[in-house]
Amino acid sequence: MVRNLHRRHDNLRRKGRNVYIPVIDFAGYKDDELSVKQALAKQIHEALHVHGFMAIKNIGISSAEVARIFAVSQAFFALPEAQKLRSAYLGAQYNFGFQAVCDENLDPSKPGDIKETITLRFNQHDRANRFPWPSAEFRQDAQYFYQLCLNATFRLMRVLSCALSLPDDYFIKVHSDENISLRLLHYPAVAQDTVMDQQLGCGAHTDYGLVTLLFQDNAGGLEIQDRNGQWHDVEPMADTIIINTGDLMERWSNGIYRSTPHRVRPQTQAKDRYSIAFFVDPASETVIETLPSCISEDNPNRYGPITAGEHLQERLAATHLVLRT
Ligand SMILES: O=C(O)CCC(=O)C(=O)O
Ligand SMILES: [Fe+2]
Repeated sequence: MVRNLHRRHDNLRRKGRNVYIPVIDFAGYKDDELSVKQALAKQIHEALHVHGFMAIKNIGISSAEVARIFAVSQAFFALPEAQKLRSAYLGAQYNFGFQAVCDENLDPSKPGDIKETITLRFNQHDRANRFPWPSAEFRQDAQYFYQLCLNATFRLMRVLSCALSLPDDYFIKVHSDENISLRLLHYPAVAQDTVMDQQLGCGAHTDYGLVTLLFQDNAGGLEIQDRNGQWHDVEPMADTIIINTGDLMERWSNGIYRSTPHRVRPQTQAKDRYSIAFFVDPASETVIETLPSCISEDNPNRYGPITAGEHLQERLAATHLVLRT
């Protein structure tokens, strides 16, 4: 397995691709195959410790399904601004809706991000018909993809439980649909001379929850920061999902898994960029306490308990400049 990975790495390097993060293949995964889960757990543990990022293959979402949601995303962002604003962002409390270019600062110390997004959720507020969906068809397509992401996430959670010596369903139990969100992103092409000093497509930030699944098209621009402060490209790779650790996973794991800063360059090469993020955030009342398997003499407990709700609200409120309530 390790030799195959290295060979793959070499092949990709020869083609000039910068495969900075490990590629991990879920092809043999089954919920009740302990030996496969253990082998995956080893690779994931290493990847999340060293990089906080990895690229996953064959976790149960086909390239046709990914292509379909990208087509839905492109069609939505191509609509006139006034029509997109009928689904305008509802504020951090609901965390649903459309945000125009520069509405969000993922790095609050920098100018607004050159991206537009629509954040989608399927929790109790949605069921009460509070959310201004662009259309019933859009909602159906989004919900289908959301469910695929959730199924993939549950597989990953079982492997994470294995890596951290926890009961198989430990993470599954604390993730209801309350705070999980699907987000479509569009980074429009811009002329270099319109980009403000230090302005990015998406400012440097860490994600907030357990993990994020990220699907990117082939435009490029995503960068991650290593422990020495150096930035590295994460170039697009067909048929893989990028998965990264969020802040709450870093706390749970006592810093063993890194919540790694990442950012996206502005699209100054005359090509738009589309990406899709699936944020896996625990239910609000979940108390995040350092896991006993992550505390040792060398790594004493670094974090006090916090509820997921407190952390998520604080981070969301800090980064969403314009709340169109
Ligand atoms: O679009 C991307 O590639 C990254 C987006 C991201 O990091 C985020 O929305 O949290
Ligand atoms: Fe992010």
